[in-house]
Amino acid sequence: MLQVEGLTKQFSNGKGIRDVSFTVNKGEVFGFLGPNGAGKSTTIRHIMGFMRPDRGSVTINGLDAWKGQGQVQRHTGYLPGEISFIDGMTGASFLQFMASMQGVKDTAKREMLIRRLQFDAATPIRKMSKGMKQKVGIVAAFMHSPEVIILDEPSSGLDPLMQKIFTQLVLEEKAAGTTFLMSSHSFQEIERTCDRAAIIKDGSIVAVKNIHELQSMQRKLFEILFETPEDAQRFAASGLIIDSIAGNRVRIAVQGNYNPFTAELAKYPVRSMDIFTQNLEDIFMDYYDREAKVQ
Ligand SMILES: Nc1ncnc2c1ncn2[C@@H]1O[C@H](COP(=O)(O)OP(=O)(O)OP(=O)(O)O)[C@@H](O)[C@H]1O
Repeated sequence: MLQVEGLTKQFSNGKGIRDVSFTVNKGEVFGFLGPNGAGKSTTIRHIMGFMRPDRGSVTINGLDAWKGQGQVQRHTGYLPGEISFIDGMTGASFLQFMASMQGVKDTAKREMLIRRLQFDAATPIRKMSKGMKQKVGIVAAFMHSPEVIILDEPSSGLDPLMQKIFTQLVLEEKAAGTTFLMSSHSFQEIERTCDRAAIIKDGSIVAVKNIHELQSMQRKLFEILFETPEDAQRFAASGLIIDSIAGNRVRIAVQGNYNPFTAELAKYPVRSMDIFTQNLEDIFMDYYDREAKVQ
């Protein structure tokens, strides 16, 4: 549905993106993660056909994003990182203006979105908080039921309840077959909505990961309190890979196959046990820290 191939753009200051490639399948929610200044917005602006690449291309539904600009934009919902509104408009008049550009007459979906996001659309935009403006932008991106929705940091400025409602909206649209690309700094948001995510750093993609696979690969850390330090010592000497041992307390990390661990543990009386799950944030932070290289 969305294909980014070898996308390269160098700004006059030497910054930009290099050889960015990924594909987003129909009905998929694809996350785009990376530190500040990594190149997320630059990639998204190319996808929307606002910028001409030095090299490479973006195709949406077979149409070249740059050459087919107008057409692509009509069939795509877009929430920019920073929305610029026309002076003097209310939320409602801005949305009406956007709807006429989108050629949509039916207002039912727009009204449903305003109701779900709980804001007063009659408020003048200049009097709106950051979060309210963000809601107006989300309604504009979703209300014409486009096939593809591109969101640049959609939940920035939204409070936790609104983030939750926004996540539900994304999942409902996904179930209806909409394709999403969304940049985010929120791991939780990525984890709740995305199928795959790309991590970009210093203008290059360093990894594309399947979120469902990552979730099944998550490491669990068990902290076991044995009855005696001798039992702890014996358990630690059994050949399992032990994280740490102190007195009668042993920490062990287990990933994938739990059987050797449970079989060994069954030999000892256990006083108590705590389990910690490595979360996706820990996994992704690893990529943020690493030197840029393709995984
Ligand atoms: N028009 C421009 N001219 C010159 N440099 C630019 C331009 N647009 C972006 N850059 C630079 O390109 C790099 C990538 O910026 P971009 O906005 O794409 O990052 P980002 O990943 O979206 O960051 P953030 O998470 O902070 O929003 C940055 O170093 C930025 O300063």
